[in-house]
Amino acid sequence: MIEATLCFPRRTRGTESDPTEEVLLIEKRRGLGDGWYNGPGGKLEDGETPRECAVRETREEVGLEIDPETLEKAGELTFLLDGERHTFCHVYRTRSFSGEPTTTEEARPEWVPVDDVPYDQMWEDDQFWLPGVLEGETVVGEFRFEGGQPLDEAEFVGHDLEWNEHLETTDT
Ligand SMILES: Nc1[nH]c(=O)nc2c1ncn2[C@H]1C[C@H](O)[C@@H](COP(=O)(O)OP(=O)(O)OP(=O)(O)O)O1
Repeated sequence: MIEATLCFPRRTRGTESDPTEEVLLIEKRRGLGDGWYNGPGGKLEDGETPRECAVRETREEVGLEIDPETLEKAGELTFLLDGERHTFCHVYRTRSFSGEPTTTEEARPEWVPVDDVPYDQMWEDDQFWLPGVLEGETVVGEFRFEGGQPLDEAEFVGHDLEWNEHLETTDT
């Protein structure tokens, strides 16, 4: 089973009387979910904690620097492929980062209003869990895919969600 992370940097733009909440998404340029929007993130490397992975992947993919302690754990997602655990994904959000997002070989970053997230150009499961995560909730989810590898060509067939439950792992 693959252990992976997703990280959603957040910021507020606009004026005090008319603020716009934004999230930094990437258009992924290679690997799983190539061509789709997602948060920065990727697979854990040996010896790395999920939090360290989220920081490293965000730096590698879009050049933003994040202090690991400012990352807020927002979810734990299990993606099943044909009944087997394929990926366990730790989801984080933060409002604390430095640098300007930059396009790399892996990703093209884009600040997007949270009311305008392009769910039709994302993993099909995202529409079920990401809105709540962007509203500050915590999610534990299981998502079922069928049809064999790779996961991003399999069919999304069902899901179960629990909101604001205690998260399973110690890396919170
Ligand atoms: N169903 C799904 N919904 C979702 O929103 N994100 C998913 C997902 N299944 C996998 N992901 C994310 C989790 C993780 O951030 C990423 C894993 O993609 P990759 O295997 O391409 O990993 P990497 O970006 O580490 O790739 P490399 O650096 O090329 O090894 O995809």
